[in-house]
Amino acid sequence: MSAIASINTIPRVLIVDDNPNNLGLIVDHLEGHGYEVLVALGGEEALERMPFAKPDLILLDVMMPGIDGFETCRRLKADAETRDIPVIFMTALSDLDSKVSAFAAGGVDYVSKPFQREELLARIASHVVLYRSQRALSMQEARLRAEVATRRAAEIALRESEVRYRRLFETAADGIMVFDLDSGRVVDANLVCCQMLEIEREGLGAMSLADIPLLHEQNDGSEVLATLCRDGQARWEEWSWRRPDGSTLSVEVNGSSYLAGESLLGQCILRDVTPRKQAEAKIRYMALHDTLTGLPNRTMMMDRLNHQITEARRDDRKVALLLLDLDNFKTINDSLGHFVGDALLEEVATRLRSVLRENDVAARLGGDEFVISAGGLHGEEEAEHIAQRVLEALKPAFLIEGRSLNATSSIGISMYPQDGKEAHMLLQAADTAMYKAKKSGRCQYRLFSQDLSIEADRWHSLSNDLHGACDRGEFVLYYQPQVAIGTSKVVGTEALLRWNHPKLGIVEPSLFIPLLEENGRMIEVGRWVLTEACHQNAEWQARGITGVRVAVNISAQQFYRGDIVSSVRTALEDTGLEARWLELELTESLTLEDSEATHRIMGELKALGVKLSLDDFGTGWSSLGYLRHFPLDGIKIDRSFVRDMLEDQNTAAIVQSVLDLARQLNLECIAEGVETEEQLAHLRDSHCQVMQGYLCRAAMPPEEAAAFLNEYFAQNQAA
Ligand SMILES: Nc1nc2c(ncn2[C@@H]2O[C@@H]3COP(=O)(O)O[C@H]4[C@@H](O)[C@H](n5cnc6c(=O)[nH]c(N)nc65)O[C@@H]4COP(=O)(O)O[C@H]3[C@H]2O)c(=O)[nH]1
Repeated sequence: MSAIASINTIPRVLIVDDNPNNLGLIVDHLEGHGYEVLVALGGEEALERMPFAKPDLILLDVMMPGIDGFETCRRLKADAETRDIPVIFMTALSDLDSKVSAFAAGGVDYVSKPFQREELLARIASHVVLYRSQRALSMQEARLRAEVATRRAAEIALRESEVRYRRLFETAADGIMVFDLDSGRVVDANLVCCQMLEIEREGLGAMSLADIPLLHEQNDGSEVLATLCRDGQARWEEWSWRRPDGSTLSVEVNGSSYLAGESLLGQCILRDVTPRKQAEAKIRYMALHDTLTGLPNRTMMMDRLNHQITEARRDDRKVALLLLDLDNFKTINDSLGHFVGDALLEEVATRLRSVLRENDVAARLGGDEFVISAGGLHGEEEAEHIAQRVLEALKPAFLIEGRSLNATSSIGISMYPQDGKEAHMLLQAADTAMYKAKKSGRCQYRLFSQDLSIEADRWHSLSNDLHGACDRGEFVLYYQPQVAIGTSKVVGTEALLRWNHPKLGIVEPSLFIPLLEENGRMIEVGRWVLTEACHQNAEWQARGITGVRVAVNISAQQFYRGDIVSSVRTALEDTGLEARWLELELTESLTLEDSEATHRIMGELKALGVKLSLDDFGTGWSSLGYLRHFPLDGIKIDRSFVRDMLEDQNTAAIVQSVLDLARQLNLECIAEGVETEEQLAHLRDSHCQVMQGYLCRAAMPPEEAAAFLNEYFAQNQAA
């Protein structure tokens, strides 16, 4: 009965019989013996009730309307749910065939009506017990099978997850290490971690944190690691150490802990952040340095300067700020290209570094502007001394791409505290002093003074007034005659630019041409000069003043950046002047660069039919020899040579050799700035062909020049 009890405390019997009168006695009898009895009045009803009835035994009448007992039993046996429920047939039939049919239909037993109650009870009890114990067994077996299957599935899942997590652990880009937090024993570490910490994987099991040398380098790294894990917060710590190849490894360390059985384990993740650190360092470097020269940039320089000022204030010392600008850089950059320009700037930076004292700072502000700040000084003399050293360092020619280039510098100096208490004031004062140095000629330095500041203010207001001066028609051309020394004939005029300032009157070109060049407007004004000079000459020719060419100055900016060839062509076309009456005076510094660009442009200008001459000859550093390379028609000896040639024998010798060479090369020689009869006589004796200077006339406004030429022509015609 224990098996029965374990399934269902009260055994349940379903009686299927179409005659309820037969049932009353059996039901009472069974119920009296502890059975729960259900009744169905036919096969169909019995089958319908099966899913809910769930009997432990069925007493089945054979002869019933509808489907009989045999068929009902067959159907019960055909269904997996009811197949095992024992069926005892009850019938009045007592023939052998019926009994055989009953067993064939799946019955377990057979009782004949009228029943022997005790027999019926005994049969029912034995089958119910058998059925119940079988059911209990199969249920237990099913449970066991399910348990085994669940365990097996759990094992498989565990194995799969182990494989998955091991793979994650092994292939993680970060280093992962697990260790016992109490003993420090290393439990596991992936390959990346071993490589980072430079430990062998094989010996891991016997290792503790204290055995890892690299952790000691981190200021008791094993302790830090343990604390990090114990803290339990995912906190990142930054470490860096030197690798055997000398490079630096930067690592972020994160720790956490967890209980595994009895052990408290620490788990740390080591992330290699070297590339990020390097990128950050690079960004920081780039933010503070000039990428071309590697010198500090403006931001860093201002920072250092502020620092030097603070120290000087504390120690009662001075700070000097030297602002440098290369005298010839724009021309070199324009004519030889940016590649050469950049290489020159790099070389200049190297030379500047070589003259610095330990605490001086050299920086590049941009373009060809450099700055040096020197702290801890006692007086201006020390600043001047640095300036002299810089000028000396930059003096020797630079050898770049097989070319020898000169790039001297002009330096403006300002001093803390007298010229400014703050960095930006010092920079402004040095800038003003540098302008002065530039105006005084190449390779100079100037200290700032208040007078300079006033001059600089004037300079700036002039610069403002220049805006739109061309459009307002404030420019005029003056003309200075050029006279053949042998015949006294006027062979040309030089067009010289003047600015008719509304308040200041006529302003000399030395005051405003540098300003025009600085803001790139010389190109536009130069075009106007070309057209105006051609127009004037064409008009004079129309008035009978013939055979007199006009010379126009061309600046480096116009030559290289202003599309000079098309400007000249347009000026000639617009004014109708024949090209042979136009001469272009190119400054020596411009042609100094024996570049492909210079040759090409000169060739194209020559092809137009204009004359080319070299202005200010002798003021550059070039050798006379390079004259041969260019398609020139003439050279102009600079007025400084003419001025000194009678007093200084060396100058006289230079003038003589220039004249000799010009003759050999079939170049016309014009002497500029001739002021005295003695100078003229000397030039005549030296076979100079043409003179220009106050001795004949200074540059004149157009009407005066026209009157001069008219008078000259009238006299000449009369002669
Ligand atoms: N001491 C002295 N000086 C004399 C004598 N005879 C002439 N001069 C001056 O010498 C300068 C000659 O012009 P430059 O060498 O081409 O030098 C010119 C030229 O480089 C530049 N310049 C003038 N006009 C133009 C122009 O239209 N375009 C460009 N790009 N530059 C110009 O400005 C410079 C200065 O021009 P200016 O002031 O007109 O100065 C002129 C002229 O007035 C003399 O006997 N003694």
